[in-house]
Amino acid sequence: MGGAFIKGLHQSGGYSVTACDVDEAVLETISPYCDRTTTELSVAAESEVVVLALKPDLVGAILSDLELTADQTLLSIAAGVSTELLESKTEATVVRIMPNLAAEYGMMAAAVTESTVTDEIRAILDAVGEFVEVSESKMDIATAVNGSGPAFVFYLINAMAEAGVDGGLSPEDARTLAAQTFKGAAETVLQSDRSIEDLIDAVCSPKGTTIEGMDVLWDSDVEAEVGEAVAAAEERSKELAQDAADE
Ligand SMILES: NC(=O)C1=CN([C@@H]2O[C@H](COP(=O)(O)OP(=O)(O)OC[C@H]3O[C@@H](n4cnc5c(N)ncnc54)[C@H](O)[C@@H]3O)[C@@H](O)[C@H]2O)C=CC1
Ligand SMILES: O=C(O)[C@@H]1CCC=N1
Repeated sequence: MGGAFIKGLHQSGGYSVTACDVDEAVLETISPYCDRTTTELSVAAESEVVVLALKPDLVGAILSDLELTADQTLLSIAAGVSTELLESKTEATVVRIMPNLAAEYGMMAAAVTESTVTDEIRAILDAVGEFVEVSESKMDIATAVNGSGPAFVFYLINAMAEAGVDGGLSPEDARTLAAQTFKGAAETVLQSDRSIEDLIDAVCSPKGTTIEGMDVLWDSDVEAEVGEAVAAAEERSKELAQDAADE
């Protein structure tokens, strides 16, 4: 996720980024998109904004080691690690976000904790996509919807593409048509002020093809299953929060 963030920021321009990772191979893949790469964590002392893109179980220990100061901002992307816990480990101003992988293409959907977000962080998030400001208590459900969400959507795109292949399209054509259809449908929802029910209705020509497919979906458990997938991810985010607090 850190690499996606860096690539998105590179594309937008305007930020000087140093990437730090213990893994040289990771740094090699990111080096074309940032000003400097290093394996030395001490470099964090030089940055105005430090983006912590580590696995949740590493965050507490490494944050204590970093010894950031009050004139720095810590931007944490770790699932389940609360603002309160982060603040207990650092002097820096803490801002917790839940980003997603589409940051790489400037199309991230992110949630940020509203009580702590600053204009400096709003500008960074703006550079790589869209964000909403939510209360800390909503971060677990946001994690499930927009953090884990890309995987759920990839799964659905794949299901649509596979159906196209089963119907005789080439895998490449099916992948393009399915993905562009998701992208276009998402853009339509974002640009239009019509309800999603209205938009479905707009595709369903009288006695046409779509209504036949929609009848299958309305009769199925797909909506409930998607809800269960989101609920399972939300539950796991809460568990991660508990694990982090117990450490
Ligand atoms: N993968 C995703 O789509 C998203 C991930 N996140 C959050 O991002 C964080 C990272 O997740 P991923 O990118 O998926 O994991 P990852 O395993 O791909 O990346 C973690 C990176 O941290 C590096 N690392 C490990 N120990 C280190 C140390 N001591 N010093 C410096 N670097 C170190 C690893 O070499 C690795 O490159 C997690 O907290 C996750 O909750 C949030 C939103 C979306
Ligand atoms: O799976 C995870 O834990 C991370 C957080 C949200 C997306 N990926």
